[in-house]
Amino acid sequence: MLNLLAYDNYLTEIELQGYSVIHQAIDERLISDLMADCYRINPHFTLAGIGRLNNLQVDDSIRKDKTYWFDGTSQAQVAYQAIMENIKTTLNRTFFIGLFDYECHYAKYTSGDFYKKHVDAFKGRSNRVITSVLYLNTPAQGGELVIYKHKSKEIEIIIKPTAGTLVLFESERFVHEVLPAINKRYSIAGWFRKNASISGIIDPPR
Ligand SMILES: O=C(O)CCC(=O)C(=O)O
Ligand SMILES: [Fe+2]
Repeated sequence: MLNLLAYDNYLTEIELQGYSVIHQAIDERLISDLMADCYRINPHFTLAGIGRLNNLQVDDSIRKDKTYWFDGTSQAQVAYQAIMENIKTTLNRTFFIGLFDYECHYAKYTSGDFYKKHVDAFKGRSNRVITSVLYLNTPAQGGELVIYKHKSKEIEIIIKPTAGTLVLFESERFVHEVLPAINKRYSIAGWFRKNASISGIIDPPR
């Protein structure tokens, strides 16, 4: 299912630069099934929250996208999660990072929606280790993912959302943002996680 050529490269890239952009990572058929799943659950997308310790807040000055957490109610979700489980096993075997879990949600950005600069995990405060983003469609314009260099305001890379492209990056290391969408933009954002609780601090709330 995962593009074999890319499969060899992505571990080296994560090792060397902390992220990897894998084009055509996922079978086109599965991408269209996941897209169809988004249309199916379309009315149930809700405004995403910003995690602040135990307090879930919806702050639409930071992010405007709508999300839907996977609930395993479609074949497509189950198939995607199986692929991510395989990647999790490979990451564990390669980096000995003890990932034990993967969670993800669909995200929908409509015209004008954005997600301002943020990190997905704060050092020692979270168990999100690796972030994954899979794009389900190819908007003609807008909605680029901008990843900044570690501890710098300089841009590391700008990624144009493209159906089938999978981005993996270290959750604590990279500040990133989603530029305002122009066309509708569908994706799956997910996190490979370590154990569920670190010194009594639970996961950032969904
Ligand atoms: O959709 C993207 O390109 C990134 C989304 C993101 O940063 C997030 O959901 O935390
Ligand atoms: Fe993020």
